[in-house]
Amino acid sequence: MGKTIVIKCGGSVLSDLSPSFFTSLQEMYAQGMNIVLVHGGGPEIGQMLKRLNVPSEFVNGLRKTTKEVLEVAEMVLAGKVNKQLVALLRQHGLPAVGVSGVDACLLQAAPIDLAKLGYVGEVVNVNADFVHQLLKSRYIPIISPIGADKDGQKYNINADTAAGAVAKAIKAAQLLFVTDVPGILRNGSIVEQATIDVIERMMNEGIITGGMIPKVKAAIAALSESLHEVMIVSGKTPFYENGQLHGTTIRNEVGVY
Ligand SMILES: Nc1ncnc2c1ncn2[C@@H]1O[C@H](COP(=O)(O)OP(=O)(O)O)[C@@H](O)[C@H]1O
Ligand SMILES: CC(=O)N[C@@H](CCC(=O)OP(=O)(O)O)C(=O)O
Repeated sequence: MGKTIVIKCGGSVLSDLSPSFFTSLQEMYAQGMNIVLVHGGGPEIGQMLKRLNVPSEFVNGLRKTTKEVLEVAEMVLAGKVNKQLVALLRQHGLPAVGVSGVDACLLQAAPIDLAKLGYVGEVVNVNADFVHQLLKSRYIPIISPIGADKDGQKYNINADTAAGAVAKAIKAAQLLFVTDVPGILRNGSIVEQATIDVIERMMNEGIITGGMIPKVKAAIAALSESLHEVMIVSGKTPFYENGQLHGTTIRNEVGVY
């Protein structure tokens, strides 16, 4: 099997994906790479909650998830956003198949802190075999970050966290966070290479804030023997040209690999 890449597509950029995002995917797929997409949809969930008058709040970058919020999050992520992405990829000749983490127990979840966060989950197991089977048939799985426990209770999982867990479990060679900025920015310039130390310093200094925090945390947690680097790239501009990716590369240590 070819090299496997997990691409997390942020809700911040879903309605704004440039044609180059799809040509990048086409190029990678044509080169024999296995592609797995994990998507977010935070802004769309927020809009739907507002329309339905369901109150919600964020605690440390995570959406506190009551039963009502969970219902809306699943409806938006697994119903609307997932199927929109499947249709878009199919439109570009890419064989996408949409699933949520509930399907085939793809993302087995457990609560992080029921009292503080409600039904926000962390990933305790990934059905890697199921993903490998889809990839073997040359499908592009598109995964919504909703998980379930063994009793069938569902959980809302941060999409960056879900993507990191999937990448680690299926031993992907690359993990890409596609978002609305061209990488980690410091004083308006892209930080091209970042180590764990550098990222921790940037978090302490308040340079990395908000939605960038779960991204870098998921990136660091996903680094492993098989996954040597994680990239943060823009979905608005070309991020893959002549086999090269453009953005911020996060590694354990610069120059080690
Ligand atoms: N140092 C930083 N560099 C770039 N973006 C940052 C930084 N710190 C915070 N951010 C914010 O993180 C956002 C991306 O995270 P988020 O909005 O959650 O996107 P997504 O929906 O793609 O996960 C950027 O739009 C920016 O506002
Ligand atoms: C627990 C939690 O915060 N879940 C997220 C899931 C979607 C997400 O992560 O979307 P982005 O990638 O667009 O931020 C939420 O409810 O917004």
